[in-house]
Amino acid sequence: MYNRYIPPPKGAAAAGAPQASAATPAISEPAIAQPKKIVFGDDDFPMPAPQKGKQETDNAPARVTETATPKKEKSKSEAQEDQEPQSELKDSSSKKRKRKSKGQEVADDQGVVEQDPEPPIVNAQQDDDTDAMDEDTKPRKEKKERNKKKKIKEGAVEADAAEEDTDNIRQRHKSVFEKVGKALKKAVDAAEEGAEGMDVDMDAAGLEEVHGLEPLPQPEPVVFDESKLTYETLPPWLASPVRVIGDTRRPFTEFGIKPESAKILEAKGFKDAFAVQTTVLPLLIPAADRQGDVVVAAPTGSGKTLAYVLPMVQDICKGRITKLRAVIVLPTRDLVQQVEAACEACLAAFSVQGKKVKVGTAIGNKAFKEEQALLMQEEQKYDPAGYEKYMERQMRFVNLEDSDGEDDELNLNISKPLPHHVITHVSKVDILICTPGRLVEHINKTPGFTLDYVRWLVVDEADKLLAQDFQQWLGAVMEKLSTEKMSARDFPESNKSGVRKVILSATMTRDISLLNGLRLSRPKLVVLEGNKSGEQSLPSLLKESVIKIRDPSLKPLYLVDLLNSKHLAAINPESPAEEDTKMISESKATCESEASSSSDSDSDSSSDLSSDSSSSDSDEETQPTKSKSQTKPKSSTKARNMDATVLVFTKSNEAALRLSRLLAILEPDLAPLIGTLTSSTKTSKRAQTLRAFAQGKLRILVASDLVSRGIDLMNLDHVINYDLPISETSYIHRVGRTARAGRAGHAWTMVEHAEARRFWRDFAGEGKGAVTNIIRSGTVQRVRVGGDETNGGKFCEERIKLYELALEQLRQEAGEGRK
Ligand SMILES: Nc1ncnc2c1ncn2[C@@H]1O[C@H](COP(=O)(O)OP(=O)(O)OP(=O)(O)O)[C@@H](O)[C@H]1O
Repeated sequence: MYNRYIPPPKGAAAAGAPQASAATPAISEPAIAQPKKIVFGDDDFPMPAPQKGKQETDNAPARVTETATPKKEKSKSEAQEDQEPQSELKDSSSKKRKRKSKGQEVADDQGVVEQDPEPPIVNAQQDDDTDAMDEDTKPRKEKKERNKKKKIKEGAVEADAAEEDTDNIRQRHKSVFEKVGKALKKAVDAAEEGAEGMDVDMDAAGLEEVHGLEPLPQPEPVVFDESKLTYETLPPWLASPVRVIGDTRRPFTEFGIKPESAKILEAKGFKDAFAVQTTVLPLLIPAADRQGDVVVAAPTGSGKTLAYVLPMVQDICKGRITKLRAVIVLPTRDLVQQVEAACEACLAAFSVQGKKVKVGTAIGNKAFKEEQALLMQEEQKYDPAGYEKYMERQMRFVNLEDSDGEDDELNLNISKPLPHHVITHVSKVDILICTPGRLVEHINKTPGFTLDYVRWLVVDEADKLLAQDFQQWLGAVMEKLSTEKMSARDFPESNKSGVRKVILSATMTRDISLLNGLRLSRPKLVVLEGNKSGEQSLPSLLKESVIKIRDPSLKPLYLVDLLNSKHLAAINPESPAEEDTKMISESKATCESEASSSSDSDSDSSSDLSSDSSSSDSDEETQPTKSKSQTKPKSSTKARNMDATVLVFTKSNEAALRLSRLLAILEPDLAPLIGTLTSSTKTSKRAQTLRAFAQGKLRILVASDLVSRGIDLMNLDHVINYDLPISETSYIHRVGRTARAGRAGHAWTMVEHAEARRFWRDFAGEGKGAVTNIIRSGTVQRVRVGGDETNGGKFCEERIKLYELALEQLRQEAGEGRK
């Protein structure tokens, strides 16, 4: 039943609003349904199948399939059953909605609104009340009821009249109703479809015909671009890289290197050119038809250093005068020293052909003045006119204050020419290997230091150097390299002139904005065959394992057990390390190992438990390993014979120092074999430690990330990530300290429960949402190490007690150290 609509008095619009809105839902529904374009279906967000389901699919044997099918059917029918009541509900609700819409069609068109009838409960209540009334109130009540009945009768007559009117109106506007009804039906259907996540074409829904109900403007649908960055989206030189093919090795003589030089190279251990060298050498060895910059993205240990040092030295030795011709920039002092050694090897090979190329370093390990004196030298030249000008200049500035004491001193020392002479500065080196900060200092402060003659610029570990622009080194260097002196940068064996830039890293950036800073000229990118943009390969002979740390509070004990396990065997037995150098006496170690000084103090710690590894050789990857330290009592503090070499990475300098000391306390017979490498250690001490390690006197190095990049430790068998690396890049560099130069190696990562997801997703590239760009030849293996297998993999009470004592000792030592 519909009552005629009486417009609300002015000012009562707000009160009327709810009624109006209540009357419009069927009409407003299409407008609500429109934004469904940004309701994403399964195609927009492809959800991986639940892990359990995936495992079932992956692992299910064939026989399981038979039983699985009926189950599927059953579940399908169950699902249908589940759905049926819902569809019934849906049908009835849509019917209701349609009914309501129909009613509203009329209501809206006629300007009437639906109102609820009087609630009958009011009368019931009144009846109850009547029973409780006094006798004298009855006549009044009867009169009231009579009036009421009369009113209802009148109302019914009115309602009949209204219905009659309505029928007339309905008749008159039948065609209009039908039209609107059709449009609304379509819109309702569309809204229902929309609710199911399907696209609705609002035009097709015929909404234009519903006058005055234009759909509200909606935001543009969000388009998710799931396409991966490919070479096609990069500049052509990045899009079509030069490919390094597999494990190709070819004699150096094939690259224009004379046989006598090749012989010397062979004597130095470089028999044939490695794959990356076979690709890069032809691009870099100067020739008339070749000039252009080279960007190399090749795995750790693939021989990138020799790939640029060789052609550079070969080119520079063609000259006669010593001028600064090449600058090699590296992020750490240790790397500078390592590349210096590679240069020396090549110098020996090419000195037979031409001038003796001189190499200098600038790393800030000496006083600045001392370093200046090693790089530059003053020469007094007879030049009376020049001397006069110099004196005039001196007179002009003599009274001016100068605030920089060091420069002042420098000027006093090196700026006084002999009478009628002028001072010129000449470079003492052809190749400068340096850290970026120190290079900038020389550019700014060293008199006569110039890059005017430089024709080689090498940026090794480029992603790091470009991302962290130490002292804005790149801008300073580029500015100096852009000045052009006539023929200063001519290549003797080429008709080309300019600076050749060689940019290298195992994790090379594809960030064009970073690479742009290098102002590369006709560059070529060299990548490993099969690698796509952004992918980084691990060495092919690298094996990776993960150890689950079940009790993080006892993590050092897991490390001890791993070090004592048979898993840590020597991998490359042809290692030149001599047996006698491995067995070192404690006293000798005291002099040569960083860890030795601390090991003396706990040498009488005889109560530690040890064990012989009695576990069988079989099933190494799954069985808990019984470590030597669990059963064999320690009777001596002498250095143990350890075949394998191990590098342990921690998250910080402090963590490295603490862990190496803790290891020494827990395993006194390992103490003389442990060294520590941190950025807080003196450079000379670090060099000493690296030397001792190369000689086999140290077998275990505990390090911070300082040595994760570039460091080439001869015959390193194992890398242990004691702490998880901070990034994929860091993981690649850390584990790349082993399996170098075609040798095999093993990387271990100790993963606590809270870190497991990150490790498998970001580093191992397995599991839900795996995001790694690391390309590996195998898969990461789970290995169980730590604890006592007879005790459910737990550590026995006695070991825990000893560990707590070791921690206490460490605490005391730290306390004493602070005093
Ligand atoms: N042609 C060769 N023959 C034998 N050994 C080589 C040859 N080229 C390089 N090597 C050796 O391979 C090892 C790794 O070389 P290098 O340090 O240049 O690797 P890299 O690619 O620069 O690694 P990273 O990215 O970790 O710095 C070094 O010990 C080096 O002496």
